[in-house]
Amino acid sequence: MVEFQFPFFNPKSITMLVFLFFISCYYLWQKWQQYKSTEPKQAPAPPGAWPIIGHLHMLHNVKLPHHALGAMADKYGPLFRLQLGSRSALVVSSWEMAKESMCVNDAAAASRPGVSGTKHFSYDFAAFGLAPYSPYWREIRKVTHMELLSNPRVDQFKNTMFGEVKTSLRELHETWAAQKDGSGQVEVEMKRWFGDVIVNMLLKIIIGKRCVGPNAEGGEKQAKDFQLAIRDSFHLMGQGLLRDYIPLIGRLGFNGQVKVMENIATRFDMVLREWLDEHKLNRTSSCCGRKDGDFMDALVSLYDGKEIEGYYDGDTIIKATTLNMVAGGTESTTVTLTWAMSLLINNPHVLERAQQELDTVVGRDRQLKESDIPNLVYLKSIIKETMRMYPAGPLLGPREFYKDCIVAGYFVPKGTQLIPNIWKIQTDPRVWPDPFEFKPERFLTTHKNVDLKGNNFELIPFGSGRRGCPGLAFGLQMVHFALAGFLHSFDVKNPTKEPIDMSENFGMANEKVVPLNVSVTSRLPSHLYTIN
Ligand code: HEM
Repeated sequence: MVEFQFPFFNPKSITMLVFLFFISCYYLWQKWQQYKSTEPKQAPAPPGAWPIIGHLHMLHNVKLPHHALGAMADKYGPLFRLQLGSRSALVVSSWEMAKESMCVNDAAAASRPGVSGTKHFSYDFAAFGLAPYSPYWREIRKVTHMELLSNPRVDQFKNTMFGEVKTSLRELHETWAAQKDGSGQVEVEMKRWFGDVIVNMLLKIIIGKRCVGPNAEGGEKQAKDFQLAIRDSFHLMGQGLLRDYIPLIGRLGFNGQVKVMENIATRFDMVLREWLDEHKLNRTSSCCGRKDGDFMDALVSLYDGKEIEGYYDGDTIIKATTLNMVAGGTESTTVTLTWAMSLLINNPHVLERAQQELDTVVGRDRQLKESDIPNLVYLKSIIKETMRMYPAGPLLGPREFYKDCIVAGYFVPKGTQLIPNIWKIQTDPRVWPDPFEFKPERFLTTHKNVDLKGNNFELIPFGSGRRGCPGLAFGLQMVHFALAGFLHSFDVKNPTKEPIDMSENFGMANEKVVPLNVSVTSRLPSHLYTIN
């Protein structure tokens, strides 16, 4: 009988099969290598990422993220990637990388992430400063530019703004006269004082009335509530919520912080609703140098009873845009003024030089005028140096790439968050010798060509590109008026022998932790404070 033999079970066939197997493996391995070499490479990520949470544990319990990320940049370089739970982030820490990501890739990096803070504090993204990149964002940004923030508008408002500063200085002089001690001094908390001056300037132009202080034209309680809600919202936004990075946390019902956010949003809405009702009822005929009323009046004329199709109804647009302007303009300017004054007290030679400049340009026998500001070059360099060392937003606003792009040769997928560490960039010793020393004169000598407009990436406290701050001219005008007015009108001293505590409290704005108490003495003849 012929025995049937299965053809593969002989030594020859087995050798053949093994040979074929190895050939196929080699072929596949080569294909894989080819594929890998064409796949775009992403920026390097620090080691130590954990499953699910990624690098989040490295930022847990960190008090000042800009310092922690700065220390990481020293180790891993000026461009690195972090996995923050389910979200990816690109951290940039040199001016070259900031230029690559925010100028070369300006269009791609022009969105904002949809996280709890940006959603709840913006009427569901109707406040354009927190909205994703979209035709809606473009339209409202254009409207605010035309109605409020353009250079001609800022010029138009300067008398009104300056008038508000003068009223605040008069009020402070009255307090000083009534409460000064035996040595002719009165103690003032400057964070609060600057906060009130700024809110009065802003509200006068946005809703048409001064709201805080003895000469308030009404609405003081709402304005104060609003100020507090702004502070709370900036603080929460800076912290971020874990549920935005690990969505499971939200699904499991851990939503305590969201409730806090909703509560703040309700506080905003109560005040905005009242302001809107007032504006619908009484349209101001002229205000702040413009014939068609204040900024909210302008929004009411544009959007009352209308909608932007596919986006929001008129009331939501008006409230959200007003909120955006008041919130955007309050914290950044107030923290800048508070840091400037703290730095001046800790550096008395700079304070003395600033007041000498005021005496030379203005003198002590007349009031400061807004037309003096362009001549106060040293004072303006004090503000630049303050913004370099203590930028109001050390990590700028929250940014997101809304399309794939290449940054410095690395592939950045759509949806990646962009974190420009401008505190690190602005203290880079390659660009700024003695980066932690307060030297305003550098802006009159070695760095005199560096401006704040977002073109010199070594100094970008207002950000840069499409999402850069639209309130630059408006904000600088408020800051220059308030600081120049105060330093011209009052002498100021540290009431203790201890240097001013410079601890920072991280939020979306870089707040000073400890209040700034200073001793103030009148500097001008009394009658000058009463002239309007
Ligand atoms: C010292 C004053 C100010 C500083 C330092 C400052 C800083 C900033 C920064 C860092 C950003 C984020 C930029 C980015 O992501 O690249 C920003 C955005 C913004 N700022 Fe300012 N700002 C100031 C004053 C103002 C004022 C006075 C207003 C309005 C009245 C304003 C309204 C806004 C708005 C609406 C945005 C968002 C823009 C957008 O997303 O399209 N800011 N600001």
